[in-house]
Amino acid sequence: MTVVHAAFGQRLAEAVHARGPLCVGIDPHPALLHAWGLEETPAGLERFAMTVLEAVGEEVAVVKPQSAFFETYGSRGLAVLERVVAECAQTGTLVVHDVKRGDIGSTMTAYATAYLDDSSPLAADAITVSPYLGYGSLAPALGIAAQTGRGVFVLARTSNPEAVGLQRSVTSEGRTVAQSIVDAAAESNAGAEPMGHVGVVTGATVRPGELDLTALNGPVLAPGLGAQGATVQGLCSVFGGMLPNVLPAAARELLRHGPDVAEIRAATRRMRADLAGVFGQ
Ligand SMILES: O=C(O)c1cc(=O)[nH]c(=O)n1[C@@H]1O[C@H](COP(=O)(O)O)[C@@H](O)[C@H]1O
Repeated sequence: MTVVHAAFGQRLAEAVHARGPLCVGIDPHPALLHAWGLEETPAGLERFAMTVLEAVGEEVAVVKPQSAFFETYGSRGLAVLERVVAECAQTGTLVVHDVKRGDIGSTMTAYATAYLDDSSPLAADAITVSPYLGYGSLAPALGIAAQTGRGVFVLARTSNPEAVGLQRSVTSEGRTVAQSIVDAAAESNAGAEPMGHVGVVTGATVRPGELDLTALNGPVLAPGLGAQGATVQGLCSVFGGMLPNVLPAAARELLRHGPDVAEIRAATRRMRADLAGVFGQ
């Protein structure tokens, strides 16, 4: 393992400064492949992913391929995911692999090696992880990410309606489960500048004021724009003063404009402009 990159917080801040905070999800749903006139094959998958990158690769700071849609095609799907990583390295676009991994510590080391170590062809700039086995079980991922200049985004308060019962339940310490994850991430990021490498995932769909993110000192990945009902304007009330740390994410809302590259790009630019109005960039 070698250190080849600057710290993730630094790289992310620079990318967002240059291109704005929008994160485009690369989610090759079967329905989208059909709508784009593509077959549900590795070749169709590759065409889809490369079209998205052609449209937005130089437009946005971050893309987030949803691993499940690539894994569906087995090793050939993973080869496409590797190509996404390689292409993004050419355009300076950060890649967050949406893999939502989480396991006991020793297994977590293997996941972290697969997605965050320089030796892996799948290594992205960051991954999503699930803290259901306990925040501490994620330590290998946090450690390898820190050593290699990469990041992790820990699920805290997800956008799906089923999340409420678990994530809003109150722990013996009197905080919600979601808040306890945010607080643990804040501890991991303490003292880092301009921010730490441990982000949290909080749906753009959540109620305003549900989480206190003020001590996080890390990025907030906020999926849910468009297809799940969240709006650019609503980000202000949900995230308030934490907006500068937020990476709003949209997949279907932008991908439905395909397969025409110019139309996907135009929709992305419109969303970027709307976000700039709200973020004041
Ligand atoms: O980790 C994520 O990215 C994620 C967390 C969450 O709380 N909600 C959520 O929708 N996501 C992912 O974000 C994407 C949302 O896609 P769209 O609803 O099409 O914009 C999907 O790939 C989801 O798996």
